[in-house]
Amino acid sequence: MASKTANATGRTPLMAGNWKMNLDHLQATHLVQKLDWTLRDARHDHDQVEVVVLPPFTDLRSVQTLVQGDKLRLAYGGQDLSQHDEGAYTGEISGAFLAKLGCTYVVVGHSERREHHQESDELVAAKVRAALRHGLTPILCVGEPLEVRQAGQHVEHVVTQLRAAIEGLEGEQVSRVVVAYEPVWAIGTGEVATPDDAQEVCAAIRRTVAGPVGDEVAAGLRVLYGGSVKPGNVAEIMSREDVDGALVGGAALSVDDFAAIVRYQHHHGAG
Ligand SMILES: O=C[C@H](O)COP(=O)(O)O
Repeated sequence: MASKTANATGRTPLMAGNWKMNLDHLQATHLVQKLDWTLRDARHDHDQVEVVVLPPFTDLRSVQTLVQGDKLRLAYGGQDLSQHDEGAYTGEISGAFLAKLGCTYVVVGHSERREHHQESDELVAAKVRAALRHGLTPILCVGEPLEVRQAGQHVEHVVTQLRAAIEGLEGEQVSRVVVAYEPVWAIGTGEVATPDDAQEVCAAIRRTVAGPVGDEVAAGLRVLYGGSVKPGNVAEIMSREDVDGALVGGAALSVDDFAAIVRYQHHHGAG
């Protein structure tokens, strides 16, 4: 029988499905119900692997109703938030509103927002602080574009993004952050980083955090890998020491694929 945490490090693995701009609230209701049934059928142990869905904002109320009403063991959250708490910011969503809807997570600094919405390191840092202010766990995304990887500068690039995002935070605040390493060239491309590539950068992320806030916080930090994670490659990626979970895009839109990713240990008989 496996222990409470499936990971020898004591960090509970986390599988987060980022739906991006897919599924309206009716489709969201259907997916969440089916995901719950599938995981129940498979007797998934939620203490061993935490499951999170990250739907579009307009789905969150429906997801909340299902999760809270039927006591589903799924956490949920937003894909972005404003750096501001309230006011004249048309189109923005406050972390306070997300918290009020029962969200526990929020994605911050996804590469699609950095690229299409010109989110700078400064803005990302402000959003991390906004999430923490409202008791949300930011899933802070970092990752290099292809040309940076080809130039061999990927670790430096990621470390710079990470330092900018957590600069000035107390250890207690950093302990409430999840970091997701998502190489931009591996997102939605089917081009997955090798498990060793993922391990190299996830270990560098942990070392970087240890600098300002100490080894204990760094040892407890959950670091996810994201970029073309599928049922067939997740177990090997998860076998690496510093990888504590996955931020899943495309495969999170299929209940069967996402459930298989959540239950990655079972495919290798280790659960
Ligand atoms: O947030 C999720 C990532 O961008 C990964 O997306 P993907 O699994 O479709 O490659």
